[in-house]
Amino acid sequence: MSTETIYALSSGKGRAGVSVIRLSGPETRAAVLKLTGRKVMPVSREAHLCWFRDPLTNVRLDHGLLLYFEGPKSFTGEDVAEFHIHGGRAVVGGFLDALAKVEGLRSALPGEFTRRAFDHGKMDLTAAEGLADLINAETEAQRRQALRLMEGSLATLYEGWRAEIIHAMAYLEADIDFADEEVPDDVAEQVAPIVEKLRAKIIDHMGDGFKGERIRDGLQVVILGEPNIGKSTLLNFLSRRDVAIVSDIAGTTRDVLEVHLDISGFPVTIVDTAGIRESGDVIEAEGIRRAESRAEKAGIKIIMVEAAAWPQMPERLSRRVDGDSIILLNKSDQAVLGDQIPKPYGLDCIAVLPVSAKQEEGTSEFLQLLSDEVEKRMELTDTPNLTRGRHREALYNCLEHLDRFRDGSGKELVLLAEDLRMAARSLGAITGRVDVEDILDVIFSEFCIGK
Ligand SMILES: Nc1nc2c(ncn2[C@@H]2O[C@H](COP(=O)(O)OP(=O)(O)OP(=O)(O)O)[C@@H](O)[C@H]2O)c(=O)[nH]1
Ligand SMILES: [K+]
Ligand SMILES: [Mg+2]
Repeated sequence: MSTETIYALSSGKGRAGVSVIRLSGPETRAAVLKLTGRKVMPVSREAHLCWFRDPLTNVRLDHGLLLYFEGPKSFTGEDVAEFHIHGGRAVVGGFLDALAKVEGLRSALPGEFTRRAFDHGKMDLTAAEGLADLINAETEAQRRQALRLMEGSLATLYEGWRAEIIHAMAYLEADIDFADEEVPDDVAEQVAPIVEKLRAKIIDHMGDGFKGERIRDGLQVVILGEPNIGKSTLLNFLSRRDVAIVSDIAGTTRDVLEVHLDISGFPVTIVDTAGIRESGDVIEAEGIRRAESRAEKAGIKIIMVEAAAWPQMPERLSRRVDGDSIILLNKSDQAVLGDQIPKPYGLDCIAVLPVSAKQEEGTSEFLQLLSDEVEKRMELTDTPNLTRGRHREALYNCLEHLDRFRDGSGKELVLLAEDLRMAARSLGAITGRVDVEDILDVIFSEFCIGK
């Protein structure tokens, strides 16, 4: 149990109708009595309208709502109080100053309330991560994924797998303890199918195409093309803003430009890049290098080429075309295209579409296609997605130990049991079931103060 009592503004900074200041820890009761001038604590989990006063000067701070949650039935598991006060800067500032004067209270660190909730078993680590994601969620898909994580969808999955390993371990350990003679091959035979099934499940789960991470971080859609083909014009069209400089000078864009968009509820980052060509200019060449490196990480590539030149395109672009590429034949207003757009032999791509980014022709078909493709890559399925590199790493570790178990037939039982124990530990690290002290600071520093 923490001995320190912490407080923080839990609602957003700045002027607001209502602001919420939160308090958690053993001194909560004393602080509530001091600030309200009450003799007895209010009933837990009931709203009370009252005056708040500075405990030293007795000057009135505000008239507002007090909510007291007696531990352990609270967010942190400790005694918690929430002060719902008027969200004026002077009110909030005065209130925080007053709390600072109460002995035994200090302001909270980022994520400290949630960390206490974790420490007191109120949530596992994946739920805490889900909560952080929920606070950062900007699109519907992010919100839905975060809520699922917060509800424990991943924790349930991983805890289930951990239980399976522990079950398998029990077989081995029973043999270690009670067998008259060692029969490692027999036991391994009994346990091997369990481990094998689990391995398959983990591999399948990890082969999700990074969907969860994509929903969290946004799908990268990179616009590539020769100089002056209209990449920045397209970026401005997509973002409905004048984000990038457009000019008829080839080599206008040199840096990588990013715009975050919500496409049908999914988070997407549209990336405009320098036009790709051989260039003797050092700065431009660096821009091109960055463009090509961004293309490697793209979830979807929009490759823009000259409609009038189609089906010819520069080799440096055609070799980047793959199943995640949409080829846009831009400046179609300046080209005569037949009804059938020829697709060069052997070119595997999502589609070839004629558009005019400047005249906004063909753009609604393009938007529809883009939104369909985004959805395909990010829609939520029934199985929960892993959302962080941290989860992936732990799952790799788990697999490694399961592999070691698998390759270890003939090994002593105790060693086999140890492989399984380590595999279970790796899963336990994801939910925080096993000691993970070293990673906690990293996880909780993702939060804002007051959460
Ligand atoms: N006719 C016509 N002109 C276009 C179209 N799209 C863009 N342009 C023009 O083409 C020129 C280059 O456009 P940009 O958007 O700057 O091209 P870019 O690909 O970003 O160029 P760099 O950044 O230099 O690589 C500008 O004069 C645009 O107005 C189009 O669909 N049709
Ligand atoms: K240009
Ligand atoms: Mg440009």
